[in-house]
Amino acid sequence: MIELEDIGYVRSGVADFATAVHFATDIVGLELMDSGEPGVAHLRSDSHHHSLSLVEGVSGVIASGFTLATEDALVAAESELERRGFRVTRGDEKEARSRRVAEFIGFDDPFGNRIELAFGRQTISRPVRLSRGSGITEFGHLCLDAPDVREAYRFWSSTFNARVSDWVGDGACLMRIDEVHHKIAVFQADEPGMCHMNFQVAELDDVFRNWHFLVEHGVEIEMGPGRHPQSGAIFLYFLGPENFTYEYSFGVRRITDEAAWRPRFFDPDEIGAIDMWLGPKARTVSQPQLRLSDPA
Ligand SMILES: O=C/C=C/C(C(=O)O)=C(/O)C(=O)O
Ligand SMILES: [Fe+2]
Repeated sequence: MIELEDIGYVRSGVADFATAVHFATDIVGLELMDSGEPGVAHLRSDSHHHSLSLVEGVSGVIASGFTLATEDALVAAESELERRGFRVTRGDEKEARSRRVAEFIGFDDPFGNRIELAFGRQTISRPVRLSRGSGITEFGHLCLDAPDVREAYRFWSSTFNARVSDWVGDGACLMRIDEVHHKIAVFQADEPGMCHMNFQVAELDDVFRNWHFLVEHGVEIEMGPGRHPQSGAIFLYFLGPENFTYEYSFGVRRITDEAAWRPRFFDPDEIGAIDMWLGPKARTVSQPQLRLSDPA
């Protein structure tokens, strides 16, 4: 069993670099760090150097990064994954530098999502300078796509310390690796990919201020503002360039009594199953409501 310490970063390829960076900064509000690498933009949201890297090139997610607590844990994880039949590669110095980690390994999960495990992630002491007042406080969770969500749960819970917090039918599994209700989610989709990347905001008002700001700037709102009955968080999903879905949310549940928590099963056909406020998509029946963007 590999002990994930935390979520670390998302690395995503973008064909139109300038547009994607403009959106991540001036619209989402992330801070642009000086990467020192042409064609790579590091976006900061919290005490770490960055949570999102945009890399000029082929459009689409490159990897989802998680941190391990020690170098020994990384070495052990490498052997453990190889023992389980995964082809593991070790990042070289330049690649580790670009991720602002000391060392990392990478492998494809059983569904084709590239996962990276790192240790020695860089912390920045000075406060974050958000590009606009979006109220972002931290990288909250990442959501991956997989064709079989139960199978994905078996993978995450048997390979890592991920525990299910709640299910939404066979369409979504929300998993925790610490007290936060979920830091990893898997949504059902035909292909692997990044369903969305979540940023927590400081207060409820930020969700609504951001909503008005996004609408004013012509950004496509995919769902929300609404409230998820699972984590209790008030959410807003919106679409960035190149089909990258961002989520702001506030008020995620913390599971402090680990022994007492029992995962709940929500029926996606039931009204309000993913939005207690019954916003537009919450009123459509059946699982497609879990698909945030319409298939191309
Ligand atoms: O489909 C349900 C989604 C639930 C939540 C939540 O409870 O906060 C998410 O954030 C999500 O994974 O988008
Ligand atoms: Fe989410």
